[in-house]
Amino acid sequence: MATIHKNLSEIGTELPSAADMRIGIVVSEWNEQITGALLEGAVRTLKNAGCDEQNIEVKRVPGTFELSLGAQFFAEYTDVDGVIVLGCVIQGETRHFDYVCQGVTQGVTQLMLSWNMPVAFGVLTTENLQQAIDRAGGKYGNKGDEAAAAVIKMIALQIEMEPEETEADRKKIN
Ligand SMILES: Nc1c(NC[C@H](O)[C@H](O)[C@H](O)CO)[nH]c(=O)[nH]c1=O
Ligand SMILES: CC(=O)[C@@H](O)COP(=O)(O)O
Repeated sequence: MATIHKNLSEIGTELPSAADMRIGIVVSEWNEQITGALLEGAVRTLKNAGCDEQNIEVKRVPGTFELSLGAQFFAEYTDVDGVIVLGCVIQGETRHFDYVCQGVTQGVTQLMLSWNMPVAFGVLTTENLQQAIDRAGGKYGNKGDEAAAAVIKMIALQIEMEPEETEADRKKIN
């Protein structure tokens, strides 16, 4: 269903508690007017779900194309439970838009599957600035809210489904 028929900020179901979750957020500096609004929405949703501000770590990258590597830095170098990537790609005169969108989509998908870690895709890919404004806190809600809700739900699902640590596993770690 197209976004124009729904509101991105209407999460629908009640979210699981994020009280014990550690979340990394990677934000693109390109179109900062938009990505800043997406960040506000994502942090608001995380906090409303009980996530402590000290468990939310925000890092910025030059553009949407770098979001995948920024998310991988979180996976490799930190102990976050999940990551939210936030970007805004707006169609220009050339096909660069296509390649940026393809790159981040493939990169984020490959990352979350290879690291077995929830990564929420909070990337707007629009024809013009107005469409981005409408989806970053405008008439269609905020994609940052949607992305935060998705990462919370996926972390909760992973906790529900992952096998209990065995004593042997614990001994291995220690
Ligand atoms: N045109 C947009 C870009 N372009 C920059 C790329 O994301 C990347 O940083 C550059 O190609 C260097 O590797 N980025 C956006 O986030 N949004 C755009 O509209
Ligand atoms: C998505 C982009 O990289 C794009 O905004 C750049 O604009 P252009 O295609 O006109 O160079």
